[in-house]
Amino acid sequence: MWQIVLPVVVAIALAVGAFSLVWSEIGRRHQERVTERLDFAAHDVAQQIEQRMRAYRQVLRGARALFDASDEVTREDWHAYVSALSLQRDFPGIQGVGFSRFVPAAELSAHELEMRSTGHGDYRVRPPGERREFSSIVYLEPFDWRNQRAFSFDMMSEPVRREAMQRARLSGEAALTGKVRLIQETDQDIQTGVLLYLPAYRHGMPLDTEVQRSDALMGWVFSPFRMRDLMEGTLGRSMTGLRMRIYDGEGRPEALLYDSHPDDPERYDAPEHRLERDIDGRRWLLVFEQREVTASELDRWRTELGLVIMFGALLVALSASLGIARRRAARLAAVSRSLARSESMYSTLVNLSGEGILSVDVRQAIEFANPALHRMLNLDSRDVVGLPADELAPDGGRHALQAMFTALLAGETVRMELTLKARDRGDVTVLASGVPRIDSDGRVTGAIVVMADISERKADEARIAWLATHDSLTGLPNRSLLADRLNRTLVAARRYDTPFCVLFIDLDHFKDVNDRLGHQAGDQVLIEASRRMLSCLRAADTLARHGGDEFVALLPETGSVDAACAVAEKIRARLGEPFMVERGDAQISASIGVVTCPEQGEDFDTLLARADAAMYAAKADGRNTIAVWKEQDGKQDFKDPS
Ligand SMILES: Nc1nc2c(ncn2[C@@H]2O[C@H](COP(=O)(O)OP(=O)(O)OP(=O)(O)O)[C@@H](O)[C@H]2O)c(=O)[nH]1
Repeated sequence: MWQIVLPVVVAIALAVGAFSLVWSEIGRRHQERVTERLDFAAHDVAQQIEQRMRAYRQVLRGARALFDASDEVTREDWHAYVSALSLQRDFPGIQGVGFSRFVPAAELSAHELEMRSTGHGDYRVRPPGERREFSSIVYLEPFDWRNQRAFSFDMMSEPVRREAMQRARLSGEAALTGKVRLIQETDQDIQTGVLLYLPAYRHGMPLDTEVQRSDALMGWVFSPFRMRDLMEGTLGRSMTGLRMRIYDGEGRPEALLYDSHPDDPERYDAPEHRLERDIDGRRWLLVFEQREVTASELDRWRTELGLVIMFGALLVALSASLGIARRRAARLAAVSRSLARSESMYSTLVNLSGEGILSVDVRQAIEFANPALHRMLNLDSRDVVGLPADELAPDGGRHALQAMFTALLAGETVRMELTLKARDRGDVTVLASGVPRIDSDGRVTGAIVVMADISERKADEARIAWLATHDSLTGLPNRSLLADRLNRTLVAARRYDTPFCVLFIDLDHFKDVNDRLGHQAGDQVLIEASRRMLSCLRAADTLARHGGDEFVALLPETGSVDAACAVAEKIRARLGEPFMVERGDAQISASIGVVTCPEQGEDFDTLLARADAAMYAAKADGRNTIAVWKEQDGKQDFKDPS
């Protein structure tokens, strides 16, 4: 697990590290760009404002030149001059160009009289009141309704204006006021105002010192400005991404002259740039603020961020897939090692197995046989591979082998005994256990059969079975097998009404043979006697050793007493012939009892008991003779067949 997790964790850490580095770099660059933009825009705007104010100054200088040329400038002269300036078109923002006459208190009445005499019947300098010095707006062009509101207004009566007027008067230079409310303002669309004054001196007066300039003062050429009109006229309405505020002096709210976006919420984290400019004696503070990220800025920012995220994701994905690939490779290596181990183990097991192992394909052709199978069938591998599997069976056993493989290839498991042929060695009985070979798609691709050689076990079983039913010395059926055969014969006799006979044969004085020649010789006599008796019988007859020197012959096809006695006589005669054994000659005889079925008994015990009784009768009759059992008046009667 760590093979995958570790590289991924490292990759994520690297990606996060790279991300934060690039993020901060992007942030820094973004900040730089904003600062650059602000800086550039601020200087650009400040320059435009300065240029525009210079132009206005120039307008005032032009107007003042009228007084330089002549002491008497008429209203018409003034009108002609200002009209020629095309203020609305070339100097947007300027409210007008005016002239305010300086009137010492001593000259106020004369001034008012003079003005009344020029057509302004109710002319009075406003506001009324006692003052040391007065001023009065006598010309203000264009003389429209708004500017007419300022006519005859004493601007010196108002401290902000007075300060600028005084500054202009003493310096001889243009002087700008602080923040004022223009007289021209109505109740609607009120804007902050400033005024620019340029002093006009009486012709020919010395103007070198402040005192001289103060004494020579005739009035002020001036222009009132509404700040928003002035700035929009100067800068247009293009400042969408920037907010500009102009303060007179420090950046206090009450000193605010202009705000390009007054409805914007206050932002304390926004990047801003401050510039101070000296505008005709007033220190203007220009504060520029980034309003919003521009679309292209945002796009670039998003692209850079996207690239960083993509790079990080790629790094993580790459590491994860590398980790997975490494883990897979390791697992594959482990699997192939384990496969190699198990293949070697299974191949060893298969080769060392004492049982034959056979693999066949779907055509029942042999693909593989292990060494044990080769040994079992006395074959070598070249003889086997490719052979049809049924060729391993002897001619008579092919069908069984084919049936087994048909069942296996149909997907069944099989366990059965089979007979195979071993080269130059006869048949081999095997216990075959087979399973079909099935691939991953569930198709049968062949079969594997394990074969245990059970030939010996089968032989042992057969021998045990034989011993259970036969006499080991003579090889004749024993009493148990005799009983079985006699009972079968009884069933057949009843069904087909076919009589049969039983002979009970006992050797005479056999003990003497043993005593004289020894037990082994006695055995040889017993074996030879059996052979001789068998030679007297038909294939359908059974000769069984009943025990010791007693034998029973079952004659199913011999239905009459006479025929049975004839067989008995043949046996008696054959047994009477001398026996040649290792330790000398032996001479024996036999006493034979005869019974017929169903006449003299209808069950095994009765028949055998009566044959035995007849045999004893023969013994009693002097031995080496035959007696037939017969029941008469409830008594046994033995008849000598001779
Ligand atoms: N060698 C040998 N002797 C056996 C075998 N089975 C039984 N005997 C002997 O067979 C003899 C049978 O004896 P008996 O049936 O009593 O008597 P007999 O000597 O045959 O005399 P009678 O039957 O009266 O004619 C015994 O001595 C047994 O020991 C055997 O398998 N081999």
